[in-house]
Amino acid sequence: MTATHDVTHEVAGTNGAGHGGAVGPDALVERLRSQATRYHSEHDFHVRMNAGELSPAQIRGWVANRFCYQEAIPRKDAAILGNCPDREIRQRWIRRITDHDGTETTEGGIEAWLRLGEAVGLDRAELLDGRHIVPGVRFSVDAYVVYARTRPWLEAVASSLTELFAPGLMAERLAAFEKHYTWIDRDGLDYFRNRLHQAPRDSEHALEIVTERCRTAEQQDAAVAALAFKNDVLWAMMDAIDRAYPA
Ligand SMILES: O=C(O)c1cc(C(=O)O)c2c(n1)C(=O)C(=O)c1cc(C(=O)O)[nH]c1-2
Repeated sequence: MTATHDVTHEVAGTNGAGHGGAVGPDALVERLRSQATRYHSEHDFHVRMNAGELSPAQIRGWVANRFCYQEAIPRKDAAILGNCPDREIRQRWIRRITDHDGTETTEGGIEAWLRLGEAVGLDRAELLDGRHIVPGVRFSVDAYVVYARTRPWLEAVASSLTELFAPGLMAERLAAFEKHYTWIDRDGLDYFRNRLHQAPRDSEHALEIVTERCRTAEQQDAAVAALAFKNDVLWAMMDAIDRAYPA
């Protein structure tokens, strides 16, 4: 397992150079899925996390910094809604916001992440005031929100497709936490349990939109590039966290 990002491969695969013309939906899905090799599950920090090798301080650093991402996701999705002229798509996409923010009667992902924080020994105020957020995480997360605001909405939808790769990592992480980090209360892991069914539902919808609407070679290349951009956002976050919390 390597922590080195294969930039050469990424550029050749994302700018569409030499790729040829448009492909059918199945081949497009294949092209998108092939980016799994660049997903942050391959980052050394995640590899060590799932092998049970991280210290409590490293786990806490990761949880505190990832909160920055969790807080930004609904704002990112609101930006997509704001740019998307299609009512049917908005009807389904809006669910992502309440999944994270919650409603008057349901707890959302942000609340669940705050409980994860408490379970690892971080009080809510510590997460909410952002005191642990390192610059690389702040700027990476910001780049994702700005991307969704400023790029065509279809590209922003495609950038969410890292969630195609998330359930495998989430299942592995849940098992690893239960096995190796027994100092963490299991109830604190609800966030990951919820994502196990939310992420496949969300990525299925996003994939449906992208395969239906990205028909030309240019649109397909743009979708692949959007997913590569998002992989870079996640990777840059992990690099920043890894550096801030050494073994
Ligand atoms: O813990 C992870 O590895 C992970 C990865 C990702 C992802 O792949 O972007 C998301 C999440 N978690 C997550 O919890 C989440 O709500 C989420 C939303 C999105 C998105 O781009 O819309 N990605 C992710």
